[in-house]
Amino acid sequence: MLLLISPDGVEEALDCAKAAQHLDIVDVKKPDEGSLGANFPWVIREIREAVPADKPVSATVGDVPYKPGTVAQAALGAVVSGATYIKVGLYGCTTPDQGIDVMRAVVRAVKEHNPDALVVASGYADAHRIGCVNPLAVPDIAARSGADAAMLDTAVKDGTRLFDHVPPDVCAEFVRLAHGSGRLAALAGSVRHDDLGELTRIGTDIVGVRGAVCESGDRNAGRIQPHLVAAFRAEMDRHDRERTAGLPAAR
Ligand SMILES: O=C[C@H](O)COP(=O)(O)O
Repeated sequence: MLLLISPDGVEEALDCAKAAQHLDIVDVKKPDEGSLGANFPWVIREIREAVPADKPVSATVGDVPYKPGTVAQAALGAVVSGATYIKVGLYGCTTPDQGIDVMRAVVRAVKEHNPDALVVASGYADAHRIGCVNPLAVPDIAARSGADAAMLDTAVKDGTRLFDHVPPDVCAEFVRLAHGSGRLAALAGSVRHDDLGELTRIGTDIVGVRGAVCESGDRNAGRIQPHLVAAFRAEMDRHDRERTAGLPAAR
């Protein structure tokens, strides 16, 4: 399982760089603009320059409306700025067809600029609270649009977590659907150490975190701490080892 960490700017990205050996992807976002809030192009560029070259930089394009042209142009901005994972939060898409329209436009805009960049279609585990497309529709949206990964995060960061909205067995179905069409499956949403056993068991490819590696577990007031990134990684590795050894998942 890969570890994606979301700093909110250059300063926190430098803290991620200090823990670079413990993480796999640095994900640029602007949490005060939403769960998948988009940051400025120059911040993506500065973060790309600040983190080791072998660590991919991801950028969120926002909690986007159903406006394929607008979103495609934003996605192009992210890839031109140096991101090689482009994440789109399908916040304003109420049907799978709308999600496919948006993601097809994004895939074209991104891949015409950099065919190796990966496009991530993200839905929301708490979709019922915001009226957007159902979480289990996201893998098919990713497959039919040519995106590389299907993801879930939570839209409302109020302390509720991924598994509060989409229980582990439904997340397992999400992962199965994504893998069935050859996509990666990424899961996030106030994930904590306690969730890593289940996330490992169900075969998640990428886990995204912020709050769990911020001081006091506070994704807003707290700052990312390199030692918390290292501790989170150690816990992931422990679960991976146990899974490989065929032991029952520890909590
Ligand atoms: O993409 C991952 C998100 O930034 C997760 O943030 P969170 O762990 O605070 O919910």
